[in-house]
Amino acid sequence: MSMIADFYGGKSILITGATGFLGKVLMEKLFRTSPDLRVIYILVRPKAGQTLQQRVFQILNSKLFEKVKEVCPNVHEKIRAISADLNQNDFAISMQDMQELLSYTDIIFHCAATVRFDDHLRHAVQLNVTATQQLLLMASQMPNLEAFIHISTAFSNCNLKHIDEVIYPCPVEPKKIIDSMEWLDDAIIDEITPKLIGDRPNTYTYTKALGEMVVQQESGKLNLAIIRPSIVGATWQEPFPGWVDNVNGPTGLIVAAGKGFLRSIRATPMAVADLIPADIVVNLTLAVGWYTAVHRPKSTLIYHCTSGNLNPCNWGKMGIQVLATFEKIPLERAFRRPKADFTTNNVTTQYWNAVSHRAPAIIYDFYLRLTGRKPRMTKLMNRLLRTLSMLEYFINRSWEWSTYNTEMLMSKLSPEDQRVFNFDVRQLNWLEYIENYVLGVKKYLLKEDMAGIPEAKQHLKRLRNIHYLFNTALFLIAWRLLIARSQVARNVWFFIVSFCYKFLSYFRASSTLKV
Ligand SMILES: CCCCCCCCCCCCCCCCCCCCCC(=O)SCCNC(=O)CCNC(=O)[C@H](O)C(C)(C)COP(=O)(O)OP(=O)(O)OC[C@H]1O[C@@H](n2cnc3c(N)ncnc32)[C@H](O)[C@@H]1OP(=O)(O)O
Ligand SMILES: NC(=O)C1=CN([C@@H]2O[C@H](COP(=O)(O)OP(=O)(O)OC[C@H]3O[C@@H](n4cnc5c(N)ncnc54)[C@H](OP(=O)(O)O)[C@@H]3O)[C@@H](O)[C@H]2O)C=CC1
Repeated sequence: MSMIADFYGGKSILITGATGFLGKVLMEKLFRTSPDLRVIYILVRPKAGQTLQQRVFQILNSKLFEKVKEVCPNVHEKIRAISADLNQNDFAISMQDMQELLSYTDIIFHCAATVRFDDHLRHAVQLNVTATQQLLLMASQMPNLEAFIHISTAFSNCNLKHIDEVIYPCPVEPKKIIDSMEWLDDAIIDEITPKLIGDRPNTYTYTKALGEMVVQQESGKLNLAIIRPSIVGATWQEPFPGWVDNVNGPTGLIVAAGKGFLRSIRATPMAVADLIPADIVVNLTLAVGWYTAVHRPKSTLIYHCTSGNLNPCNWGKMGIQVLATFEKIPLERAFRRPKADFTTNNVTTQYWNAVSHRAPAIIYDFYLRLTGRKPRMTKLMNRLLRTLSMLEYFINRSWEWSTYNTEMLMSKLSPEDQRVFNFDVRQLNWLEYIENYVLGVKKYLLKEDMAGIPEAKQHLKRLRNIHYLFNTALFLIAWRLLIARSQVARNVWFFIVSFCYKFLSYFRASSTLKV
């Protein structure tokens, strides 16, 4: 019997960010392993023309929840969507809903955040800091609350090289930042943002660090824990390998590489690719929820959910495996054949961007214009290059995260819990994982049919032939221009032609003699 699964039985659990990538995997695992839980409250906002109910319906009817429906057929009744916007005061939750949440919640998993790197500081502070503060305030009014689990990021202190499972204070107090966001106008915020974020690369990592400070400062009598995952990737094993449904982190680059848009990247091949599968993060999160509630550690424990120190993989190895998988299982309608040039040099990066990215986009747009269609490739390529520039910070450095608390927790689990809530990244085989990841991108994110693989392979062959033809034509044109202008080139050309002619004459003569 799993103690952790048993613990969540009969519980009322509040999840923020349940419609996000990690939140969905968390919800799925909870329902699958503890189908007898009382209710999961999720804070949801209407989005993209969909009502709350439509959003929940879509999630529960997705492929991810197929197994849940077998073990928990009444899952629809156990999920209670509460209309909320974390950008608003009191999250714009109705009095009645708020009363219900305050009275019944036993555990909180706070996953909601803005994960955009370039978000305006005001918005990032609102969601990643102020909302966390408000949720903690709400939590302090919940008489039954047993644990509050805050999801942060391993990169909240990415300005350091070695990171321990402790909170590193930022120079300016979060409360001062929250207050100042209320009265400073956007122009001034823009001006002070670089000074505030200091040696961090973006507002995301900075506000996640502030969020951790808030958790520490507002802890009061609450039973808290913080989880810091590194780069969350597709699922490893559960509910099935390779599940992913958004383009954040490496996923977008895998798509761009498979479709042939992205063919070179400024990345350090030997830098550690600290990826962590979403199901490992979720298993650790649930184990932490149980441990925090049952064992009530004296202080707020921080758990690093990273792979680099236990089972390292690097970007070079990952790139090679991604490409090898695309050889076997290509994506449909690729723009060019997948290729991966890693470079660390600025000049080479500019060269590859011009030759491999911008030039083909311009040529393709020219072709679209000629055929009466709207050009779009240059715009798409510019957005991709902009995204790349934001991710580059993370693929040209390595970090060391200590994992004492995570390892301590592993040792506290029963053998059954170690199996059901496995977060031991040492057991992960990277090559197999990456192959499943790429396959998952194709199946679950792009929704491509496996039956289309032969056609996709044919398409790549056609692209290869076009490539050869184009290069040959380019070479001949260049050569023709050269011999028109240079005597040396002309001499070389005549020498090659006469050599070939003599060679052919000799063969013709020797074959006539044999007859
Ligand atoms: C050479 C070949 C290589 C081959 C093989 C490849 C092998 C593998 C090598 C892999 C190296 C991996 C490095 C990972 C490092 C991650 C570090 C994470 C560390 C922290 C982790 C965390 O703790 S937290 C989660 C991370 N948080 C994000 O990851 C959000 C990022 N994102 C944004 O901050 C906004 O997105 C941003 C970009 C501002 C645009 O913003 P924007 O306003 O211009 O526009 P949008 O957001 O609407 O996106 C505009 C279009 O970019 C598309 N796109 C969005 N993300 C994309 C993405 N990652 N890759 C591609 N494409 C992406 C999107 O699909 C749209 O495409 P479309 O236009 O066609 O619809
Ligand atoms: N993905 C990664 O690589 C990593 C993620 N993390 C952390 O994990 C957590 C989850 O990330 P992930 O699932 O990837 O992120 P997603 O962007 O997929 O999900 C974010 C969630 O937050 C919700 N949210 C955002 N704004 C609001 C709002 N104003 N009101 C209500 N809900 C809101 C979103 O709701 P909606 O659907 O309505 O937009 C969504 O459910 C975050 O705290 C992140 O910092 C940490 C390390 C790495």
